Amino acid sequence: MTRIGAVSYLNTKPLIHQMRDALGDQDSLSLNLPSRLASQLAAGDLDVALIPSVEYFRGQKYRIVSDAVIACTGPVWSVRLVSRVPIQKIRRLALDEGSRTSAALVRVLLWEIYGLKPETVMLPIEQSPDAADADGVLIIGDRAMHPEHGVYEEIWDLGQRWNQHTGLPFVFAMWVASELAEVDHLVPIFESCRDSGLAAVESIAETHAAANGLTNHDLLRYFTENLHFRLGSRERQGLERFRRSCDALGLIPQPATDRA
Ligand SMILES: C=C(O[C@@H]1C=C(C(=O)O)C=C[C@H]1O)C(=O)O
Repeated sequence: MTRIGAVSYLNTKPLIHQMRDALGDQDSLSLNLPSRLASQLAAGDLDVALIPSVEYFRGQKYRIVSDAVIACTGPVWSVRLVSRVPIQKIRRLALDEGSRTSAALVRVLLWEIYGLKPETVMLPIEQSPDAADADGVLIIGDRAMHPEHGVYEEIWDLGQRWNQHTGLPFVFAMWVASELAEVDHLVPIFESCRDSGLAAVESIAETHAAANGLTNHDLLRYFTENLHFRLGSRERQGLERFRRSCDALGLIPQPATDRA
């Protein structure tokens, strides 16, 4: 039995299009927040998962098993820093509980652009960003795709900021398997689901837009213009640049201790 975990946000719908039908009886697919998928893979509770890229850097004998990824080459829309003060004055930063990669990315950008290392606190998944006791709040996923209710001085789209800062794409998440997992049979499935998902983005957008308070047009634009689902050489360069920045700031998670 192979246990597969994928991100529960809209951004993943084109990657897991008709995946349950493509899987054999021995494989299971569960959906969760990116941060929880990372913990489950590290703990051995999943065999392969779409995990935050910063978690891949922990070097736990992980391997990337597909070129199907969640990336962007400019504005991503769903990863935003909202700030009640001018961003260079942020002293206290709340980080979305669902995130690992963007939580590192926002710290990298604040450091490399403004020399800032704010104190950080967690924004629980059930707490509204407006209620956070912080100057700035990182929000990701579906809840970051709606206009803010609070009064904010400045808002950053982190995909756009990364691209302006480095000239490179940014890779948020990829299919990563743990060392001993037998996942060869899944490799063509990850690719073919992504390819058929991209061929069907219009109907995927129609299926999910209204239930998420979005127009078909906006969700289609998110899938086709904001997000980018293929790991190529530029994306690998972006990953490597991100790894170096995270390393310099001590943001790479430690390998999980070996279990008996
Ligand atoms: C673009 C996004 O990419 C994601 C962001 C992640 C993170 O910050 O750890 C992980 C997986 C992706 O879902 C998003 O969630 O909006």
